[in-house]
Amino acid sequence: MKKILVMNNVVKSFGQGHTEVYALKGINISVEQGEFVSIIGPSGSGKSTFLTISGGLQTPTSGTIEINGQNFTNLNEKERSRLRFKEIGFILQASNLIPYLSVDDQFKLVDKINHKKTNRADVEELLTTLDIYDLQKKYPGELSGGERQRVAIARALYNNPSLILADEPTASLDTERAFQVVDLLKKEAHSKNKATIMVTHDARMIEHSDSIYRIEDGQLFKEA
Ligand SMILES: Nc1ncnc2c1ncn2[C@@H]1O[C@H](COP(=O)(O)OP(=O)(O)OP(=O)(O)O)[C@@H](O)[C@H]1O
Repeated sequence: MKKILVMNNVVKSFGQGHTEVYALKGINISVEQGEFVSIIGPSGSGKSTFLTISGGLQTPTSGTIEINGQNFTNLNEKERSRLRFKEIGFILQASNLIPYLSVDDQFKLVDKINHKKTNRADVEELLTTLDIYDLQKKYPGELSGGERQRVAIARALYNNPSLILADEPTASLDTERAFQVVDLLKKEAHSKNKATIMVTHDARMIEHSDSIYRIEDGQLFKEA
């Protein structure tokens, strides 16, 4: 299977001198096409840093990151953002929807950036699966936290990324919806061959993944 994310000895520190904090202390991981990975770990252990560095939103202090065979660390900011947009679907906690665009227009924006025509069948399938079909004309400010989260998930998947990075994607959802979302992420990985990494503290969700890693104090351990 093709490797989608490879991290070699990734270190990330913040600050300098006696205030320097090591958020990641030499991370090595390889995630393949079709693999659904869960990352668990206590608060402050480095989970968000791991995820944002995997997706090139932050650069490592040392070490290398490859996405789909391309070394992220050697790219300039413009090349990095192009690769990020093409290859990576972010589902972050602050759902980062555009506040002045309706739900429908959030998808159209993705197409505009890609110079593509909107694929209504794909949009409708995602809207239906995530139970947000009736929200198409609404603006993010008119949605609940859980609805915003599901729109953000739909938008990330619509762009057809090879790597999906999800930070607590089930945090604002009730149990039934949380399972639906995890099921969808699993399906994206298994039937659409995407590498999917989910950071979660929800023990009920991790049993759906193919592999489980724990981050503790900036170090990554394989659990299962
Ligand atoms: N921009 C930053 N500047 C300074 N320190 C930071 C920064 N970002 C993270 N850290 C520190 O790095 C460590 C790891 O933080 P990170 O946010 O990755 O943890 P986390 O596991 O995601 O935590 P949580 O579960 O609470 O969200 C923490 O000690 C944090 O204080």
